[in-house]
Amino acid sequence: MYSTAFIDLPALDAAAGEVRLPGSKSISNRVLLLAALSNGTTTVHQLLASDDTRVMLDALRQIGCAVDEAGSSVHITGLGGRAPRAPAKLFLGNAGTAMRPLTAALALLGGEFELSGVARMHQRPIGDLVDALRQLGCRIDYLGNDGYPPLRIAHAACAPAPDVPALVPGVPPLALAEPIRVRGDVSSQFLTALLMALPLAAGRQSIVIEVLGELISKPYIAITLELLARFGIVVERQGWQRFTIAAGSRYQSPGSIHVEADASSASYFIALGAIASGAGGPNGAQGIRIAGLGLDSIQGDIRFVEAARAMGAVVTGGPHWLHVQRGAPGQGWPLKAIDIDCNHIPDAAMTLAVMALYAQGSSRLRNIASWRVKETDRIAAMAAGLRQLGASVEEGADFIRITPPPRTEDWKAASIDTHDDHRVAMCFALAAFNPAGLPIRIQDPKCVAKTFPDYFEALFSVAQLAAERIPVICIDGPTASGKGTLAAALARQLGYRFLDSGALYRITALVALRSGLRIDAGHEERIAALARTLPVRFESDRVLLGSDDLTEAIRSEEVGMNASRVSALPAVRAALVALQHSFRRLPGLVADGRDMGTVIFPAAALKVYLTASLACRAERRYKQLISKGFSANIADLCADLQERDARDGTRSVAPLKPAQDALLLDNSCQTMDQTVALVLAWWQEKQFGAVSAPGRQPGAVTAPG
Ligand SMILES: Nc1ncnc2c1ncn2[C@@H]1O[C@H](COP(=O)(O)OP(=O)(O)O)[C@@H](O)[C@H]1O
Ligand SMILES: Nc1ccn([C@H]2C[C@H](O)[C@@H](COP(=O)(O)OP(=O)(O)O)O2)c(=O)n1
Repeated sequence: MYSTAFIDLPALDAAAGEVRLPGSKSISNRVLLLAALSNGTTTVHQLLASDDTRVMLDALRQIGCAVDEAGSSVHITGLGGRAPRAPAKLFLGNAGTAMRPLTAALALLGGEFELSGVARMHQRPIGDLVDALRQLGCRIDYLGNDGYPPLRIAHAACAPAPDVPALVPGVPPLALAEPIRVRGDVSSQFLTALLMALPLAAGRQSIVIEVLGELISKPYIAITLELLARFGIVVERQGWQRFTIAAGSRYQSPGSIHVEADASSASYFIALGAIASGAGGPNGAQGIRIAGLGLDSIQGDIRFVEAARAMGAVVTGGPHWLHVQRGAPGQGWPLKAIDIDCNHIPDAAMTLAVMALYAQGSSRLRNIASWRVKETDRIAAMAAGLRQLGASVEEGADFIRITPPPRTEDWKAASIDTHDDHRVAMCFALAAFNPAGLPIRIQDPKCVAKTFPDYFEALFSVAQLAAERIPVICIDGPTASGKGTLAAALARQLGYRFLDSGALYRITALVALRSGLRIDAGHEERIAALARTLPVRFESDRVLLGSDDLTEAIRSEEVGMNASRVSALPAVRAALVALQHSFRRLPGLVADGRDMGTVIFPAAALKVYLTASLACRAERRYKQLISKGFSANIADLCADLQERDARDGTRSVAPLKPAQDALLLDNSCQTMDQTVALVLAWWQEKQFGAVSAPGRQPGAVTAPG
């Protein structure tokens, strides 16, 4: 997962291959609650690992369910008629699929509970559900604003199982004789919550729920009914207005249950297949194959396929897979504009808004009022991002109309504010396929953790971009100038890969000496042969050679000096080129060394030549060595640094020197934080052209100090 402040997606060319998606969020949290209310132990396979399921699992543990996590499976032993453990304070993050059904279930089960979430959760309505539960006799108090979490449930209870008649003393009996009325036009989660919880009270009598107003998001109710049936609860439905839970209902674990891949998450990859050409999947196949989800899915968002087809996507599928390909030129590509009622696919419909950028003409998404009360006001968030990209957008209370940028040159590089909304982040990543070749910045990319923590990794695994177009930042300079520290910090902040090319020369020198080879021209070929086959890996902050951890061993000054000698051998340098190039992968690379900008990545977008005065560098190296437990003295270090700089700068192949187009940065008088901030500002300016870069001296390239 990318936990950086933002992720910059370079303009992407094409995509092909297979993706395996995380489990459905809607199915995961429903199954967890049903398992928790059931008799027996349920093994849930392919459970979505996300923020929303995490808060649900934590809550279930708190109320007394046994929860045992084993890889992507979870074993849950349900309450099965036992009273939940109370009192308890449950924090439910921003998970509506946990807040609403837990409120209903706990209100009926009895006990004292406080349910709260993040600030946005406290702005998401729950009043209609609470009203329905109060009608029944449940006691629920608001702890903040009326109609919104946080809330307290106190002492409400019903007979927890059909054969346990006693009510909790002091609690009024539930008023079950009359139909329970709930509004269906704000969020279908209210009805889902009642449908999942009321079987608790349907021991001796059937219970009728009546929906007031037009029920939105009916497919989600269909999932609820389907899963209730898997847990032994029969609900009779009359249209979408009246639901009857049979008397004698009792949750029974199905033993094990598989969670389908998430159909809403699939929408991004269906859209990807529709807009990005490309071959290179299994056996060179074209398009995107989605594993774990078929056309027969029980999830309502599978109907996104129909909308994607209407726009031009070529979608085929079987029981557990989908395949999506871009339509033929003039038929399915460019995409066709669409005018569609999205009530049946409220979440996946956001993806259509970004697909509309690639369509001919204006697309209108209608009946999407529920977007306004989701993780953020999604109509406003989508409109803002689309406008930033150059589209014309008209928005109303329950619709959005999108007209793509008229010409390629009307597209704009944009920094998208994701408003802590996973779907906003995932949708806008698809704008990276823009015809103008512009990068897209997605702010706060970790918000995708709500449903799809590895979304960007999945996107990069199928996205295609010629290696020479993957962004590289080169940091070259003399020893102890701070290159390594700067490059590692940049890579961390940008979420880029990191190449410490000096480490490759250091490892080669160490391995050569351990193999008894003297480092001189006479042994050049044998050392080069060693270098070509180094089984080197960089993992977190460790440098590994096979199973050997060389992180510390390669940092001594002696190894540094030998690395400098080994690096003067042309055959060794040639042997390490392919390995260095292999680090250039999405979303980008920061490379540090001596010849990154001059030889290895000569077309890199940003090259920095970092230097500092000799005295400064010697003092830094001295402190660094002492802190690592190596012995050192300043005078010897000065002499060694000079000798190393001289050798690195005068060797015949790839000598240390600033690239023609490098920006010189003497950081003698700067802290590392200042240096990092400055280079980040340069990078931002290169990509987005927007900010002023303080302290920059254009073209100021001088010899190293
Ligand atoms: N601007 C700076 N101010 C203070 N210390 C620095 C600065 N830049 C680097 N250092 C320190 O100098 C030492 C050498 O930095 P390093 O990144 O290893 O240099 P290089 O990779 O160029 O050899 C490290 O201990 C680092 O923390
Ligand atoms: N791209 C590179 C990187 C390092 N080298 C050589 C020259 C250096 O003296 C040694 C060690 O490099 P390293 O970057 O680890 O050294 P410093 O940390 O700057 O002291 O390797 C090189 O020739 N080309």
